[in-house]
Amino acid sequence: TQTTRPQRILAAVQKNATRGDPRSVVKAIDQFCRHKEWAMNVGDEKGCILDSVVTEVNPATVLELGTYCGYSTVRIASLLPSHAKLITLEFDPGNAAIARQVIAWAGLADKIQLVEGASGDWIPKLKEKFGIETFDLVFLDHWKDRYLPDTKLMEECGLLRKGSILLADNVICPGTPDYLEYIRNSPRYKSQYFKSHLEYTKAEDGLEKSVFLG
Ligand SMILES: O=C(NCCCOCn1ccc2cnccc21)c1cc(-c2ccc(F)cc2)cc(O)c1O
Ligand SMILES: [Mg+2]
Repeated sequence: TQTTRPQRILAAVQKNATRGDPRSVVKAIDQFCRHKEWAMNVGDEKGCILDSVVTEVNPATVLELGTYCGYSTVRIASLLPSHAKLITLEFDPGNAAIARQVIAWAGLADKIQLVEGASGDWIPKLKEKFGIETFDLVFLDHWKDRYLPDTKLMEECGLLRKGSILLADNVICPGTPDYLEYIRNSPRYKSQYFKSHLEYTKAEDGLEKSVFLG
């Protein structure tokens, strides 16, 4: 019977990466997706921009919307300080099951809480469920038409504080026009566009980094 692309990505990690070595997990996925099968990981080029933002923010609390196979989850978690916590939301149970194994292979399970379900349902519950006050960093990488409503929902739920950073993938391709329009024109955010390329391709894409001003 046919395997899924996430299952093939996990197999590539288990074959080519060293257990407990997050960088080798990231490298194995990038090699597979560049040379064997494209997949919608943030990838190595945008991944370097992600790394620099994570290092600069040095967050104690991170929310990732859109786990997929756990590539960016592992990339972020490998850079976090020892007591930091990353909560990652994944809608698709099949993807979540693969991501759990990728995260385990990287040896980062103790830093990461993977939650299965829809952002609209979970965002209002994160405070009570995980004892979170606010997020220092949010990485948006889920359904592109959910970036704006979920940003507004995070504001309403008091999950953002003065200085919280939102980092959004794919603001050009596939594109998040309503989110960009809102975040770039809102007096409550200061935004910066990092031009890059769609993972493993020459097409333009980029990350939008926005600071919540309170
Ligand atoms: O679609 C993309 N990502 C989203 C996945 C579903 O996310 C669903 N999902 C995950 C948590 C979660 C929580 N609540 C609701 C939905 C929730 C996505 C797509 C492309 C892409 C670019 C060009 C193409 F020709 C084809 C695809 C690239 C990317 O980097 C992406 O991130
Ligand atoms: Mg993406």
